[in-house]
Amino acid sequence: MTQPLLEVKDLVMRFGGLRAVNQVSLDVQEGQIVSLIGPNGAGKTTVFNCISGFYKPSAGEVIFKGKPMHRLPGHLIARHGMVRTFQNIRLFKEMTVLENLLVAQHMQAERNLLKGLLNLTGYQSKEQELEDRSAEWLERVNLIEFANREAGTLAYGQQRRLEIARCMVTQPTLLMLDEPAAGLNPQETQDLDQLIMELRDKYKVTLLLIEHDMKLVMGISDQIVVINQGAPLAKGTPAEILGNQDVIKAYLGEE
Ligand SMILES: Nc1ncnc2c1ncn2[C@@H]1O[C@H](COP(=O)(O)OP(=O)(O)OP(=O)(O)O)[C@@H](O)[C@H]1O
Repeated sequence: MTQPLLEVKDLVMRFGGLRAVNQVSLDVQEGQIVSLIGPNGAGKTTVFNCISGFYKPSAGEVIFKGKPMHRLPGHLIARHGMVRTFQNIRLFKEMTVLENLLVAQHMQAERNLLKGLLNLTGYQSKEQELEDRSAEWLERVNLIEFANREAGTLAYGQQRRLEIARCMVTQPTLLMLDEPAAGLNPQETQDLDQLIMELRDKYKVTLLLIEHDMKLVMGISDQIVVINQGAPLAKGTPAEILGNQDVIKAYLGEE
């Protein structure tokens, strides 16, 4: 098997006396959709926060494209091509929909800003490129007609789609989605299902998600990683996970 795109090795995260994450290891192969599941409070978001640099792990390693990430801050990890959404939507709510996409790309490309300013023609064509890419993604997530609306005035499901578009304009290799279906109605969840598969199949993005909607998870995941009380419980295909007695017990709250 080729080297995984993302390798998480023996990750530990302590908050005072609490080990929120305890020796979690997982691999994400390029081109796959991998879901991280587990009961409430299992430590899923904490794992995400450690991988994406929002927390500095107490121990363990995060290797992305063969390079260690676990000592880097989040914005530098994002520049390596690993971007994420949050459980609680974090858009710039007073900016327009389009501005949200432009700012995301500027933040990603900050290192080229000086070069851009010194070369006005190059800068203008670069800006055009960013606008074109924004429009392409607004079309894809059905938000083009709202391009000049303040992001905070969009309906909840639309804000969720905008968050994904905001990640995609930065052209990530790995997209991490924290509970993307939370708060969506059945039609929106079905559209999300299609979008996630298209991101993998058409845009060649690798995905790691946290999701509670089991129908969605079982339908789209290539691999599932289950954690319980901070510790790894099971890994496998949807069929393997569905038949795993330990997983069933954890979800039913049995000993
Ligand atoms: N910043 C923090 N400080 C202290 N404790 C924290 C912090 N973040 C998370 N925890 C604790 O770590 C444990 C795991 O929380 P986490 O949010 O990672 O779980 P989760 O699996 O994502 O839960 P949910 O599915 O409900 O979102 C919980 O006991 C939580 O209270």
